[in-house]
Amino acid sequence: MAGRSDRQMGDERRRASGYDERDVRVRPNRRGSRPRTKDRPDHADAVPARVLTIDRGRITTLVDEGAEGSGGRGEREVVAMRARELGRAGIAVGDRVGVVGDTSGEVDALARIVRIEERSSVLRRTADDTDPVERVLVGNADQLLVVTAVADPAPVQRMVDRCLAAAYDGGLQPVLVLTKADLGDPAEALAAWSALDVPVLVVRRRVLEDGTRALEGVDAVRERLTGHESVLVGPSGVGKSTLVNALVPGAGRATGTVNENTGRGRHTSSSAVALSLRDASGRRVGWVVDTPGVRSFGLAHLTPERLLRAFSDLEPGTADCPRGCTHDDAESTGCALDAYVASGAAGEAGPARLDSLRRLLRSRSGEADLR
Ligand SMILES: Nc1nc2c(ncn2[C@@H]2O[C@H](COP(=O)(O)OP(=O)(O)OP(=O)(O)O)[C@@H](O)[C@H]2O)c(=O)[nH]1
Ligand SMILES: [Zn+2]
Repeated sequence: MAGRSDRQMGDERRRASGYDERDVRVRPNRRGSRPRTKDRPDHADAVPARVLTIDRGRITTLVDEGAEGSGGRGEREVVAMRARELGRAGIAVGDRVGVVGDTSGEVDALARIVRIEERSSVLRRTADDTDPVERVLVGNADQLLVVTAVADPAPVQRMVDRCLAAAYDGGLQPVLVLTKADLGDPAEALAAWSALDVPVLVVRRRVLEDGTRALEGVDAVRERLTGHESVLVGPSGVGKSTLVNALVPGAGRATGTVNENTGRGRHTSSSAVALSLRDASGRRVGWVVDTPGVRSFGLAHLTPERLLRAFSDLEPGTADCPRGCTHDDAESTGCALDAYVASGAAGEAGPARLDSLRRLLRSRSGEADLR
């Protein structure tokens, strides 16, 4: 059978490549001691891979990450389809998966994803509440960079808050990136979030004497991304692609004005894409997931308790709340946070913090804020 021989060929290549964590368990490079293929379930054969991008059914993965070599050995991109045995489980960019079949990475080679490893974090995208399938935008990221511009377009507070909520919900560290700081006062644009305990990075364009343009602040962004798997989100036109291209030379993210009606000029893929962040010597030092076309996040799973973890200054005030308090507002729920803040217990920033918490709580039911 074609599938079987593909798999055996994949095994050959994999053994030849020498390195595979999974092989270590099954005894590496000892052909004779391996159980025969027909006695093994598919997934015992599976090679670990990382999902880089998804284009309809075609899933591009990275196999043998970090391994050196060429021609079916070493790190390579392998296109795969989802295997039927995955059922309805969703595959997301950043997922660690197990692939079987032709993992050579050659043109026209096709592998199958038979397993999705448990995710360390989940950034959810909008889901219809009646849709039982979990919609995951990115798996396993540990940082969410929320990109917003000082001006052109002006910051949309609701959108930023919603992104922050998605980060807290998914277990990602949020970071605010303020772009186009050459167009206005960053402090003014940041006032709405000054009470939030969120790191802020500022990027601005400078026109040098010889007329060339340089993006200032990229080094600080790169530093923040080093050692992490980060996701960049932001509305259209804030300069996210410009930033990604500066961070990842050769990424070729389409920049410029986009016609909102035709979508012309927009990068064709509607999927997130995982890009390698490299240091000066070309060594991979992190992952950047760019997310074109993400308009909103599904925050239905975000509980008040979970969100409150990001508001440690307010949390003690909930001790006097009625049982099951949703903290939405004082009048309808009898929430104790208003009195707590009014007493000064949460400090000068208290009122702004409470306002922000309430906005985040309410944003759970909002939608399509990332325009
Ligand atoms: N003044 C100024 N303009 C910038 C800066 N960064 C990007 N731009 C410009 O802003 C416009 C939008 O930049 P993009 O990088 O395409 O923005 P984007 O967020 O990727 O938007 P989409 O491509 O629509 O998703 C372009 O014309 C850029 O040249 C900046 O720091 N300052
Ligand atoms: Zn309350």
